[in-house]
Amino acid sequence: MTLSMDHIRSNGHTNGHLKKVEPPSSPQKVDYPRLLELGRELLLAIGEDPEREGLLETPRRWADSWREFIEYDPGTTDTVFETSTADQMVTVSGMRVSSLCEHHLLPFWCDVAIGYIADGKVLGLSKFARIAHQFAHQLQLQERLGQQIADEVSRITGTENVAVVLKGEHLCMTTRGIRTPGTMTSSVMRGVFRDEYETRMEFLRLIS
Ligand SMILES: Nc1nc2c(ncn2[C@@H]2O[C@H](COP(=O)(O)OP(=O)(O)OP(=O)(O)O)[C@@H](O)[C@H]2O)c(=O)[nH]1
Ligand SMILES: [Zn+2]
Repeated sequence: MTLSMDHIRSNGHTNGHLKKVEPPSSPQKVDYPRLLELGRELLLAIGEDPEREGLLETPRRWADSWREFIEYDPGTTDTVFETSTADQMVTVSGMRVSSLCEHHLLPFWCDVAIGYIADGKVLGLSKFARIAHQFAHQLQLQERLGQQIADEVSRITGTENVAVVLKGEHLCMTTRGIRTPGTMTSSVMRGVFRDEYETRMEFLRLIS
């Protein structure tokens, strides 16, 4: 799948109107017995002996870690408070989330910054991190993660004025393949964050 920045920036709003975004579906369930078998198969496939002492519990631990990742429950993410505030920019930054890249099934982590301008509803502070973790707990692309976080903040707060910046480090780039540490920065700018240079700059200053 090819994602251009134009595609990312245009998603979630059409002609200035908020596009209806469906709430995310509940977390997937893993097939735990199958994961246990696969864990053992994996050890065999790489030439290991699943009966050696150090590996006896490894298929179970491996299955557990997949279950923990896939069946992650973010808790309540949508507590909002009614307010007359319509002119404050709120930013929450430095939220580190871990995810798995969908190409290599290797971890990546991102520092997530979210900004929005409330229009009648403010979102509970802790909910930004809950939302970020919620979408990180699936096989991901960094760009899609940012897009889904923006969609969800927008859906819950009812405003299209949402911005999300992610700075990620991907183990599939740093520990294998090209083996080059580096930071990937991706951004989703919606509404006034996209349309107004000053607002975008203010957001970027506040999160830097
Ligand atoms: N844009 C984007 N690319 C990613 C992300 N995670 C991993 N990738 C990249 O996905 C690409 C997959 O490329 P392929 O050529 O199919 O796979 P590969 O042969 O393992 O590629 P190399 O990593 O270059 O060795 C690589 O360039 C990865 O760095 C992500 O979140 N966003
Ligand atoms: Zn990868």
